Amino acid sequence: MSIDCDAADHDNQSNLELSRRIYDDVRTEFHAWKSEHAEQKLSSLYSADSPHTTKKFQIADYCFDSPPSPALEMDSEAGACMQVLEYDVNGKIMHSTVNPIEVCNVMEQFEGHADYQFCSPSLRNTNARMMDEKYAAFVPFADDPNFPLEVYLGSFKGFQWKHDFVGPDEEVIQFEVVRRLHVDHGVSPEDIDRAVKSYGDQEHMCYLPLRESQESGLLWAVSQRDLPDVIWRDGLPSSSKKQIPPHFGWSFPDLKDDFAIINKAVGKFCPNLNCIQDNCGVHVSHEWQLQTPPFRPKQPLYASMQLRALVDQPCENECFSLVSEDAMDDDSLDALPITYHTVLNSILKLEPDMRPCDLAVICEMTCANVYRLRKQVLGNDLKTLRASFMETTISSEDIGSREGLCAHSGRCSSTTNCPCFISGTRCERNCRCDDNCLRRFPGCNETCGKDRTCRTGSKSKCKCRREERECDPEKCTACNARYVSSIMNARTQVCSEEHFRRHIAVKQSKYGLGAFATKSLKKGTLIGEYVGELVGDLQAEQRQVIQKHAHLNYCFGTNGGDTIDAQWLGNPTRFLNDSKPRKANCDATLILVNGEKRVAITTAQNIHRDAELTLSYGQQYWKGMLLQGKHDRKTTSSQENGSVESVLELFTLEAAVGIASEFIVVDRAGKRSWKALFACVRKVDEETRKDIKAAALAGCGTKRKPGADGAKDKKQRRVEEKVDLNDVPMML
Ligand SMILES: C[S@@+](CC[C@H](N)C(=O)[O-])C[C@H]1O[C@@H](n2cnc3c(N)ncnc32)[C@H](O)[C@@H]1O
Repeated sequence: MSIDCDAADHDNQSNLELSRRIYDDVRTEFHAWKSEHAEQKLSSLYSADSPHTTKKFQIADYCFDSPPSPALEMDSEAGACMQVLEYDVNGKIMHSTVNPIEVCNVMEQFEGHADYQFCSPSLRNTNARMMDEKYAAFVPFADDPNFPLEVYLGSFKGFQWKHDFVGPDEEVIQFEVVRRLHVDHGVSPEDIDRAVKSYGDQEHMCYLPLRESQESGLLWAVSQRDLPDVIWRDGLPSSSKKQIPPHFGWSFPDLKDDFAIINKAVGKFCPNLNCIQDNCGVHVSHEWQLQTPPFRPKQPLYASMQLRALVDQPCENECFSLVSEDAMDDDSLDALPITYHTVLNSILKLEPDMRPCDLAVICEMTCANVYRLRKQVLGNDLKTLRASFMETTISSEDIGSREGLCAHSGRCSSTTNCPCFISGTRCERNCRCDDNCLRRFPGCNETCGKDRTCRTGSKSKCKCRREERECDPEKCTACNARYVSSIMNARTQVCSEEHFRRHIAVKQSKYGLGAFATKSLKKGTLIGEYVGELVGDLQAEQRQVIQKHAHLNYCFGTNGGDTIDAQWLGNPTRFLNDSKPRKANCDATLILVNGEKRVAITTAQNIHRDAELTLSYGQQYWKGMLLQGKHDRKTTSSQENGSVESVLELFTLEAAVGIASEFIVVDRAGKRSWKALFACVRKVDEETRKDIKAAALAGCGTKRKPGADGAKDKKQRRVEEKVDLNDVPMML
């Protein structure tokens, strides 16, 4: 044992030495080639008789040490001509031409469009949790001193480009090192990884492993680039050398092990069994490859002969159930191609008790042959069958280790670490526990029956409604949810593009763009589902710093679950503005749809055609803006009294109406009176002052003097906050 270890160490040490030597050579050769190549290229480009002369500016931009691009300058006095300057390689102006241009004053002809953030249309939430949130990929608003950069960067560990960025030159060098190690010295992918990694650790440099995952690692990175055809010291270009094979570094499962192959493929599917989307972006998480529980071989319950009892109706004249056991001739199986044996073998591990008549259809064989093969593979007595099952069983640790998924073996309990049991929630349709698990939501068949009480809203007896769920088309069969989902309690599941077009028109509103009713809508009408990217807490915080600074914030909290951010991906419900100081005419409700939390937007009252559709964003939403005001006040004393003003300037005067009630809440903690708010907003016109006052009073509930019954207020506030945060989804 120790000898093996030493040998392995020794090999690793020598590979390490070898790779270091090759690395130094390759690096020197590459840099020599690069500078020579760059000089050659530049001198050929700028020689007077170069064929490239006429094109030099386009080409120069790609060269090392390129001169500035051709400059375009506007002659402000003449107003109607443009000067084009051309530079030589030393940055001197070579030519200057002035071209007349036609000026068209668009300002007079068009009204400006409201600020808009581009957004991809989507009918479903998608998952953005797997995006890296540990390292900052860029510095937003880098040129804006008012952006709270410290707050934003505070939540990251560092900058992405300082963490694991391997420059393109380093990739070329590493790739050539790997090629030489393998092609010239026969070192295996695993040994290369080990050696190069320890080399990297020693030199404190960043080395990519060969294949980190399907779409990362050195070999993936270089396959995404057009590598330069470097001419190495031996005079040979990279392209003429023996290359490493395309699958180099892949660790394929043992091709004879069906389960290893199946489970590798299964890892590519969505772990949610309800989901039939390709490349599902909703249910996968960071460790997506680990998320899908592997298939487990099923224990056979029937000996082959017992299968006969499962057949009610023979499938054909020569159905196995009609042929006597003695007449079953095993020799005829030898004539079958070997692939038939292999396919059936694999299927039998997954479904050992499937009726031979059904299996025959899948395998394109006669059911008598399926029966014979099953007997040959699994044997005929249950004891042998069970023994064969034991051999292929996957250990329970294997299955139980997948965090957050109910995919353990055994009952759902604390001893099996069942996540549903631990979080006190029901098992859902996509849990991998037993079909008869008592935690599973059974659907509303018992409560609804033929009365179809699922229709009748909040007073309904419907079990789904009572648990704030939509009916499950698979389980709620008594109410026919699958077929009449649009009018029953399954509406968000059938919300289409067409649905939005029929209800919402996006138009200019008082606060940027807004959503307007295209026709009169009755109370309780589903407007649509608020969809966006699902992000975790930290990511939501990071995104909101940017969005609040840009005065367009689309983050929706779902009561302890993921935040739905509709900034980059969403549907027209993202345009519903805050109603303050008036009452909102739409409601946002959290509803459980096949185990997922989704946000349904419905009308809270009858609404006229063309009326703006609004939501109550809740107290929390505007808090961030006040906080930003506070931040200003803390950092610049000259803005002492101007924090609210600056908030007003930043967020439009109308935003003050929104923040006024929140300001009062802050004020009640003993900081300022709402009259002070008016003092801060002296510049505001009379009408807006009235609006602010109305909002302030609405936020307080009554016109009591601040501090008069602070204890009660505090209590009341706690209750309000509780309602806000725990019972309804809220704009964040
Ligand atoms: C979810 S978006 C609503 C759509 C937004 N108006 C647009 O043009 O995309 C939320 C943003 O709208 C603006 N907004 C919504 N209601 C507002 C209100 N009552 N007062 C001021 N601004 C409001 C704020 O800029 C806020 O960040």
